Amino acid sequence: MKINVYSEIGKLRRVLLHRPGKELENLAPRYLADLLFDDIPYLKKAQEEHDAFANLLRENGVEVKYVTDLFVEAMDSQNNKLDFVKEFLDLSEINNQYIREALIEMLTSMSTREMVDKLIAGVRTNELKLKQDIFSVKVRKAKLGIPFFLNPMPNLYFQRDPAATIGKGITINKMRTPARRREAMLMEYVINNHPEYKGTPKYYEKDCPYALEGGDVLVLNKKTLAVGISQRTDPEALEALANNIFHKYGDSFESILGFLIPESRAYMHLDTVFTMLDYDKFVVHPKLEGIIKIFVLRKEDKGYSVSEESGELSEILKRHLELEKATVIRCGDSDEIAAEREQWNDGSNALAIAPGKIIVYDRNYVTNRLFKEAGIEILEIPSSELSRGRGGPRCMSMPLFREE
Ligand SMILES: NC(=[NH2+])NCCC[C@H](N)C(=O)O
Repeated sequence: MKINVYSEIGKLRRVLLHRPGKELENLAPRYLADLLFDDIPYLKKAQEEHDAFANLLRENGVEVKYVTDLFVEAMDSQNNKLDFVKEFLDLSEINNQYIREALIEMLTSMSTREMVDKLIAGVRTNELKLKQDIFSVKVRKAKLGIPFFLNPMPNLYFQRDPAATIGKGITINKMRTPARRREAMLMEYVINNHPEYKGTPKYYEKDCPYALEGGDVLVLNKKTLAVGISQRTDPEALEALANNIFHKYGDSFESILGFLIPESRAYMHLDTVFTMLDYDKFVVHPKLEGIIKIFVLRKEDKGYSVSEESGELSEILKRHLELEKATVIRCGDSDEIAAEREQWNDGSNALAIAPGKIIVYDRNYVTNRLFKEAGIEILEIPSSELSRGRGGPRCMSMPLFREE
């Protein structure tokens, strides 16, 4: 089996990334918010920063896979571009037959590599060869808020979200917003068709009616998952996950801790406020400090039971992970503004590549100093452009294989 993810901290062996490309240059101020961006990253620098991230991973013994490469390998072994493109257009809600035919014509005549790059970058209205006098096309064009027949997918470099590896399986996620919904199709295609990944159990499917995003899923250990119930993830998704993981596929997990987190842009996913650094060390945003409430879905012979617990995060973690102590490091230390600023720039979004060894953004120097003082080894990456998309090292990566 190719997928093995039983913790947040086990030595990382293989990871999935997407190197940002042309899609970032297709952002413009008038529709930034619709595409879940707050600013426009400078592509050249963003790529340099991303390459620094990938190289650092490689230098530390991690094999880096790019989702577009896996997609191309999967597609070339199958050769069914047409079916894929049609499904992509369905999900993009392209119903106008003229636009649809022109897009199919354009995309299927490309090589797989060109096609996938184009799907990610988006197709502007002026790129399609269409007869200029078709009434419905004219109206469709005029009505578009974003001047694209296929919108770009600028959030794809946050590979954590459209799919999530858990144990031996994966969730193919139903993303909350149309801006990200099509992203899950790439990994879904890989899982269905790639010679090496075919057959991986799917613990969630993107056609489920409820939203689930990977930034909300943390594998705390081989028995315990934490899932954020957030702006992006519905409680119903946890029910489906519980049934699939506990019973239908029977992976090793025995409980799912559901964390209620405030629904706001700054805290969109659980991993924007809470990540794991070592067996017994965690970083949290002050919002999760004090008494919090969680829901526990516990595996039973049939189905699962649900209970509520409240207490301090460190107590909850100690109990569920069977730890003697749990050290919780505060993003931004005791300075309220630093906490807000560094959380906004993903100070609490660390990627552990081994127990006690993490990759972080260089800009969050207050939180990073606390990590060092707590004995954590930190590897810093440049972050002035990447952080503009509101995601850090954990958001940008999806582990494929971790040692146990
Ligand atoms: N796992 C994460 N926290 N991902 C952050 C994703 C950021 C992205 N711009 C979004 O709004 O969806």
